[in-house]
Amino acid sequence: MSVTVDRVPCTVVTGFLGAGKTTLIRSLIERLDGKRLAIVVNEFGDVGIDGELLKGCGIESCPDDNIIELANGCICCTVADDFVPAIDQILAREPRVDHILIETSGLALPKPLVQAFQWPAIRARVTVDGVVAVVDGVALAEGRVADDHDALEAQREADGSIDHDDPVEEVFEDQVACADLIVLTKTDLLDAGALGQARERVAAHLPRSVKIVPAAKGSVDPAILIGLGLAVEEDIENRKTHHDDELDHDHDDFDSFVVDLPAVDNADELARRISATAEAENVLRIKGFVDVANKPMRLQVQAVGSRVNHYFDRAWAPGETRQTRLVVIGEKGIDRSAIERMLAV
Ligand SMILES: Nc1nc2c(ncn2[C@@H]2O[C@H](COP(=O)(O)OP(=O)(O)OP(=O)(O)O)[C@@H](O)[C@H]2O)c(=O)[nH]1
Repeated sequence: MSVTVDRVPCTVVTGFLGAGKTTLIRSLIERLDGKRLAIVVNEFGDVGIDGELLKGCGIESCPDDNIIELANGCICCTVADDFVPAIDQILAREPRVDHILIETSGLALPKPLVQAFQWPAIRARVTVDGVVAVVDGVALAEGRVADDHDALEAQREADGSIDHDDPVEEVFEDQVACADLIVLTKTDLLDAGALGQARERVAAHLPRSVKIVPAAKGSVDPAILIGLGLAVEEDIENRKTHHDDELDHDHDDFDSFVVDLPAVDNADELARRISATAEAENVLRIKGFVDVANKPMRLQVQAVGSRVNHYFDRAWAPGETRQTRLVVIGEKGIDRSAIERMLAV
């Protein structure tokens, strides 16, 4: 007699740098209160910011121990070394976890990650419930992450292909190509025209019929995101991406480094500097925590392109080292010393 063990469902949340993955997951944790969750958070840079933002949410069914950070690399490239042991660790938890959420890095390709769920040791115990691709409504409306639909069509007609060498575009397209659901974020910043344009641009990249769900500040009904029951690991080979023929892929199209700065006197002034630097040096993403002199609270800074958000997120803890550390991510060749100089002024 064979015994069937229920597999733990796992939702993969993918999406380009700064699209709103952490914001969506944070909101989901709150809405799923009562379900025992485990979260795997992956970052491209070697400083974990997102894990820190998800921890301390104070929700009993998602204790800090159930949030596993895999920084320093993309989960798609470190599957055997990092990801499989993380899943083992989660599955060993008592009481049993009801659902696993994975936030991939903004540069990760979801396909190799989902393929890891075909490994016998994982397949027997976990299944991919669905792949959710988070897309940045503002960046789409401004034409920053996806080619213009008409230009795409013109290119298709001209040479019959949609291949191109823009690494940002390729990562975006690979993420969207694997999606079972698209969450279009930042709708609070879009008027009806811009929202329509953003929708159109993402729809132009969808190879299959996939629902696009608009979201402001991560607010999406969990029933839409969770419980899709799609066993994506069985279908993933059918999802065509730019990197299908590569046995291994690295991320040498992108660069990341950390900038340490002294305490700052004025948060708004730092935000202006960050925005100007991102604009001038073509930076894709800056995020981190800041020591503002004479303030008891830690400042969180988030820049997506040149759009900067900053706010005091919590008090510095007793004994915690107050420091200003910013993670900078851009395409290969961004000028590190120019960026360091501009941020430090
Ligand atoms: N106004 C607004 N801001 C948003 C929304 N979603 C995310 N943001 C902001 O966009 C920035 C990036 O959001 P994150 O949730 O950190 O994005 P991410 O995809 O996790 O970023 P990476 O992990 O670095 O790739 C933050 O400043 C968020 O507050 C939204 O719906 N509306």
